[in-house]
Amino acid sequence: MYTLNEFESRDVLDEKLAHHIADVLTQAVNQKGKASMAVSGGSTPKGLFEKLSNMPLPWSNITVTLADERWVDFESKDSNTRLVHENLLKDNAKAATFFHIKQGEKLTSDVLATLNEQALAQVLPFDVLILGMGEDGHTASLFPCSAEIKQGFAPDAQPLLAVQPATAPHQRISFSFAHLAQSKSTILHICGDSKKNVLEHALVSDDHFEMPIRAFLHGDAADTSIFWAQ
Ligand SMILES: O=C1O[C@H](COP(=O)(O)O)[C@@H](O)[C@H](O)[C@H]1O
Repeated sequence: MYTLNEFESRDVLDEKLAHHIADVLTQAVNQKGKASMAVSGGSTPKGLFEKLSNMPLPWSNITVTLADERWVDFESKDSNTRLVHENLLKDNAKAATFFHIKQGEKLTSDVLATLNEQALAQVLPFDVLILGMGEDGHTASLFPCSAEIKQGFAPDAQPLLAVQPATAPHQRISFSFAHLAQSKSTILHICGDSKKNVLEHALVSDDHFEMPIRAFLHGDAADTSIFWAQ
């Protein structure tokens, strides 16, 4: 299921989305004393992160993590962790806890097992999930071109899996669909005409192995609010 919210500019979208996220996180902290949020990387969320970082939220009770990460060092320009630290975890949001899904040098099965245990104890299920979408319809690092795509959609999947995309750089780590779909509030944040075209293509069929984002748009597994601006 989905609802589509369109905005006249990226700045207006970022402002509205930041307030929407703030409301959900505040409500979660009021109800259970803590909240968790998984954000996406890439180029789209920078402006949103800037707005969120200035909001007066109970950040010390909020844990932030990533829906997916490229297995690169923090110093790399492709590190989603670095993007989040430089653009979100500053000002008021500096008080938040960050759960690192990229830990250590190699993504071994032992590292994955430890991360899965920690994710279950510290962040899952997410109160807020902010997804992005690639031109190929990938979301998080559930890539249609990867050998691991079936594993990413297995109903009994572990929280995290290693992914090697055939058409994008870097080994990845990604939350699986089974765990992403349990998020209380799911947002798809996309901008520009080309992403709108990809979205329209995603809406015409429910084959999520061809376009993984479809799993968040069709059927009852997720209820996704799409935020789009030119
Ligand atoms: O590789 C990734 O790409 C997607 C989309 O990124 P964008 O630059 O087109 O906004 C992103 O959602 C994902 O987190 C990232 O690892």
